[in-house]
Amino acid sequence: MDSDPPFLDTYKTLFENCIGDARTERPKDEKISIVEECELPLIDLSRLNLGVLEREECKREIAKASTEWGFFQAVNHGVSAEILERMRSEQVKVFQLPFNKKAKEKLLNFSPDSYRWGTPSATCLRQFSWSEAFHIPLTGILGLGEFNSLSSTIGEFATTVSDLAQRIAEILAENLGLKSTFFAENCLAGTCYLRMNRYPQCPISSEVFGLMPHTDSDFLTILHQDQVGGLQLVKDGRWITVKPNPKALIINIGDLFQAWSNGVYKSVEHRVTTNQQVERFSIAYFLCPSYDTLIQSCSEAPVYRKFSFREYRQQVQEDVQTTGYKVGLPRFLR
Ligand SMILES: C=C1C[C@]23C[C@@]1(O)CC[C@H]2[C@@]12CC[C@H](O)[C@@](C)(C(=O)O1)[C@H]2[C@@H]3C(=O)O
Ligand SMILES: O=C(O)CCC(=O)C(=O)O
Ligand SMILES: [Fe+2]
Repeated sequence: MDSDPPFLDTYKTLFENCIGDARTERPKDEKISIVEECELPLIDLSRLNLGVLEREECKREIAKASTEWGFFQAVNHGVSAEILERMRSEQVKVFQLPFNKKAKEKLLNFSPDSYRWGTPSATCLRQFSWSEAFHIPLTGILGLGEFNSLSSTIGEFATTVSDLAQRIAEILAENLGLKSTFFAENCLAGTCYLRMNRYPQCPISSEVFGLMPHTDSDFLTILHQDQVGGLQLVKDGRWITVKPNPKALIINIGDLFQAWSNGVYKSVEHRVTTNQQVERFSIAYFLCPSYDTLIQSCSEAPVYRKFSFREYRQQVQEDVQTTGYKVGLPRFLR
């Protein structure tokens, strides 16, 4: 029997044609099995509630990690272990539903295309992601109230994580001497979204990605992963593996912050590997503005031209559809 979702049947030709084929295999330097494990900068956010010296030191660390790594892990982040665990168990329950239910039925009032699996646009293995996901625009969820345990848990989770995202974004803006109310004004709860990811065991090859290399198209992302591991990111031109920390949330800079900060904060490429033995779960909160929001570099000599978030998303989607790859910010260089 094929797995759920049915990757092997649906993407049969892609796997047959690409695996072991020297012409389409990833170059040797991109082999995903030989990557060093690393601790991300670890930042204790409880210091934001202490005296001025501790608070300023913590803010400096956030700005430094966002500039040098584009990624950090935060502990004492204010999102309780209880809500993280409850969210995870709701997420596991949803993914356990039979494939037909996930693909055909409108769960809650997630929009019909909120369930995604595999990569329909992939023409070769490196464009493929062996994972399933629910993309959940928060507009649809936050008005539902106590609709059921999934929607109320998502609502509670999104509300606390959104507070954290706003605080981090404000700190990063202040560090650049910019207006920190920008995020409260433009990234309302309803324009942000959640992505619940499941990476099933992959029986075919460790060369298959769980999630293909990408940068996030938002201001910043807050990620809650489990203990399986598999997240990798580029640091100083090399791929490194992130060591999971059960107490930490991972925070990374997205393309919009890189553009807005005129390249000071880095939107770094990351990917997820597959695992033959165990499935992996993660959930990501994306801090996004409304589609009309203009993203303008904060400099007299802007690296990127001004663009709206709508224009950015459309361009990313168009590139993925036509070439299989996201081009992202380089399209908007001046
Ligand atoms: C096939 C793709 C969809 C995606 C861009 C990509 O080329 C690779 C990863 C995908 C992802 C994952 C994180 C975000 O949800 C997203 C918006 C992003 O920036 O990269 C999506 C992209 C998408 O759904 O368009
Ligand atoms: O699952 C992960 O660790 C990363 C997920 C991710 O990068 C994303 O959803 O954009
Ligand atoms: Fe991502």
